[in-house]
Amino acid sequence: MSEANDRTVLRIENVTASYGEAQVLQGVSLDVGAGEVVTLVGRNGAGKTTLLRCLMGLHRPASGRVELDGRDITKLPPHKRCKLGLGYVPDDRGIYSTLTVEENLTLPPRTGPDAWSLRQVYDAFPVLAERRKQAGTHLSGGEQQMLSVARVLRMGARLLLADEPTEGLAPLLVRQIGEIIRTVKEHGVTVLLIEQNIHFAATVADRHHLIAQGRVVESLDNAEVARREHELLEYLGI
Ligand SMILES: Nc1ncnc2c1ncn2[C@@H]1O[C@H](COP(=O)(O)OP(=O)(O)OP(=O)(O)O)[C@@H](O)[C@H]1O
Repeated sequence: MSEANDRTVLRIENVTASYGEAQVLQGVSLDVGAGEVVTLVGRNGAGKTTLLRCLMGLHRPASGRVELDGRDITKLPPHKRCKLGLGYVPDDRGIYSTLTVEENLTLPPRTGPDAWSLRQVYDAFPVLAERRKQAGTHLSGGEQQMLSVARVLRMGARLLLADEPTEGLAPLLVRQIGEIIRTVKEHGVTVLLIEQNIHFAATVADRHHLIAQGRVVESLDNAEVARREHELLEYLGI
């Protein structure tokens, strides 16, 4: 059970996963509570993306169990997970370059009872309203990330799985991502994100799981991250 929250939304129990002969997840277990922002931190190749892909149904675990609101979703295909409120923001953001912002937002079907209206999206992210007629690729990196997040909220996500949204972004844009995550949290959405920038992670998240060689090796709160920042940065090779 999550210590920080009395309602567990996502429960991951002993998940293992392989690519061919290579086992990359060695039995990951963790919980995420309703409305929490939780990060997965770890070196390149630790298995973070594979874990998110297992949660979204894009990679099948070899063993273990994934529960959403107490329901076993381990074997459900991705579209059924979408319907139950999972939303995946991949590291390439998945924006359609030839479509406008509004077309990017409205192309995917709205799947769940929590799907946001366009009005809600534009109220939460006014920049997207201003840019709604522009092609997705004319947006800055931070705005593209915003569009990618907004699109899954419009589809009905209430648990966002985000693969390193700050990767490759300049400090100003990283701050914008922080605003996006805070906005999402204020709307009651739960977030599990991969984040290498431990300093940034401590400003947006409630808890952090350090992943190494396919396992959760430590779980930290913000105070502990602040206290051990230098050691963690060195460990992550940043
Ligand atoms: N499609 C694939 N086929 C074979 N091996 C893969 C595949 N995808 C990832 N791997 C390997 O699995 C391991 C875990 O990769 P994963 O992408 O999950 O790690 P990560 O922690 O997200 O790191 P990164 O930030 O570099 O993506 C790595 O050794 C990687 O090379």
